[in-house]
Amino acid sequence: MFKANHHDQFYRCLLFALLKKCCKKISKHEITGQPVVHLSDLKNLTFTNVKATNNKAPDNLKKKTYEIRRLFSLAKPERWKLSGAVVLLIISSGVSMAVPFCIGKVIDIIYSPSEQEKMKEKLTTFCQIMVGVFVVGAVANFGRVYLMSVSGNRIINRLRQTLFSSIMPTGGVGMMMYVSPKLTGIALLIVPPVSIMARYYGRFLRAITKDVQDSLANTTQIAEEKISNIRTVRAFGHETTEEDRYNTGIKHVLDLTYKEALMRAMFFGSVGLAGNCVVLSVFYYGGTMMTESQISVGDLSAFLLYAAYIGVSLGGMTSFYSEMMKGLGASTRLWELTDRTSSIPVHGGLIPTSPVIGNIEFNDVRFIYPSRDDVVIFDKLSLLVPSGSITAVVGPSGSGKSTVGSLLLRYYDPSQGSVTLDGEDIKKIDPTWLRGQIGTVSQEPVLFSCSVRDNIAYGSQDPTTVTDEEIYEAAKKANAYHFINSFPDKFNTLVGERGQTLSGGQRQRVAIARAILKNPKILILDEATSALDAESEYLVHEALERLMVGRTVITIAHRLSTIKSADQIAVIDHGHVSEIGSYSQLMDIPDGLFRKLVERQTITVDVNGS
Ligand SMILES: Nc1ncnc2c1ncn2[C@@H]1O[C@H](COP(=O)(O)OP(=O)(O)OP(=O)(O)O)[C@@H](O)[C@H]1O
Repeated sequence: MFKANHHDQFYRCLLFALLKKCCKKISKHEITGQPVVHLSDLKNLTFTNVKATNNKAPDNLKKKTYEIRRLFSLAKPERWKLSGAVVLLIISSGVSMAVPFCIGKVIDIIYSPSEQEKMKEKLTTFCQIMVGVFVVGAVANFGRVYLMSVSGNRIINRLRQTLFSSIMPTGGVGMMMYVSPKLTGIALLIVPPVSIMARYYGRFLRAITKDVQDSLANTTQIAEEKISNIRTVRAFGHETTEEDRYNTGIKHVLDLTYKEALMRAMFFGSVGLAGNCVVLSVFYYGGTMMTESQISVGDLSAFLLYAAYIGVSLGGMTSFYSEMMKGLGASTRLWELTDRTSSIPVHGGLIPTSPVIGNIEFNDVRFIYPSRDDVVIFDKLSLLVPSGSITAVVGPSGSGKSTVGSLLLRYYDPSQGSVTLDGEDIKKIDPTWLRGQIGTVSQEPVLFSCSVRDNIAYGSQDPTTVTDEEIYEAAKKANAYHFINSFPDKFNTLVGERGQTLSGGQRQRVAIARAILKNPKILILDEATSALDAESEYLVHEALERLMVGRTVITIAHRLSTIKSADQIAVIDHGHVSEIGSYSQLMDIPDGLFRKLVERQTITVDVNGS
């Protein structure tokens, strides 16, 4: 009697320990499942002239399978290590699967009515065999863990968990069937309700993860934009409004995560409840079967241990499933963005071997911005910019002056017609090479948050090879040398974000020094002096005069008085060049647009200047 009680107690403790371990494992999985991808930065990118690649996912039906395959394809480089690990995993899982069976057998041997001496002998032989089996299992386990660890990426890690979690239930159910098909039938009652719940929960999780990513991206965008333009926000006194907008965004994200937490709790709670009901049913029917001698105490013990094993694995699987759904939700958005490729490649195409002459021609160009396809910017725009000349592009605001520069730099391609450089369509030319031949100085030049020296050196193909002498030379030509040297840190002065610690005129001259160092054959000056005071304008103008020598220049001008010396002036209106000629030629056209623009500007200057 004492012996029987002792064994019962041992068995109960063992079972309890196993179930406790199973519960711990499940909750550990639950708390670690956080979204892995943060898309806020990507969302902030604007894509111009982009199109989806051929790498398209098939429509709806196959889309999910496609995405799962794609997620797993990330593990492809590790496939050999992974295959080895799977083989070892099968061996070690097989050994693990044998454990409950052996415990069942040991219990049956202990409970068998044979003599004490015979039982001892049987137990010894059995345990000797099992030690051998366990050693094999331990070696396989060692190899598996090692191979999985050296593969070390997150997907592999998850894959390992899935494999482990799916081999155990499959083997476990097989063994349960072997021990008692009837009890197995009862245990498997859990499968249909859990599958249905998992299906809906998975769908919900996927959708909400995508929403969370999108909301986070929007909120980050608000924060980034407003913080980097804090002066404007201050000037308009909108600090509180912006703070409220950000808080609303963050609250929305929080609400979504609460919603997710609620669904997660409901799902895991329901699965847990279903699992417990099944365990209770198995206990009840198992006990009844035992009293009717349909099953031995050892077999019932083994059966319950298998059920506990499966519980642990299913816990891992559910957690993996929810992580995978979250991963799919996040990656769908990520892939949407990464699958987009620019129709204008970064590299590729002709690299002319002969030196650039600098003849530019716009031939019957038709252009519409991809993001605003109902507005035709250019229609049959033709313009010849001869090598070494200065061409001023003028026209009413919004007529497309800056767009001329964008087309030449190939930020966009015309929908019809062509832009040629020395007779070659720029579509055929390597874009990086092409941009290497063009220097730009704009009204609001962008400087980077580094030293003045580094900003100037940025003009060179390889900034690391630029010498101090070259930097000083460029700064002198750009009328920047003196003001830079007046700073305590001279050329090492940090210019702050977007060069905000420099004045407009200083920024402009640093940008000119950068363009001088680039030494391009073609120059685009986009309203380069329009925002400056008279003193700065004079210095910048002088620097630009030096910069323009020997280059083909397209200057986009606001102040028409500054372009008197241009070789030709092209007036853009209603999508094409409406007038072209020298300053005096255009002023001689009685009802000409240029003349009207000049007169209007003169009156404005007079009124403002008086
Ligand atoms: N990235 C863009 N996407 C959509 N539309 C754009 C884009 N850039 C400019 N536009 C539109 O194209 C038209 C021409 O713009 P562009 O900047 O070339 O004119 P502009 O003559 O230089 O104007 P301004 O003299 O006022 O600087 C404008 O109506 C403008 O709103």
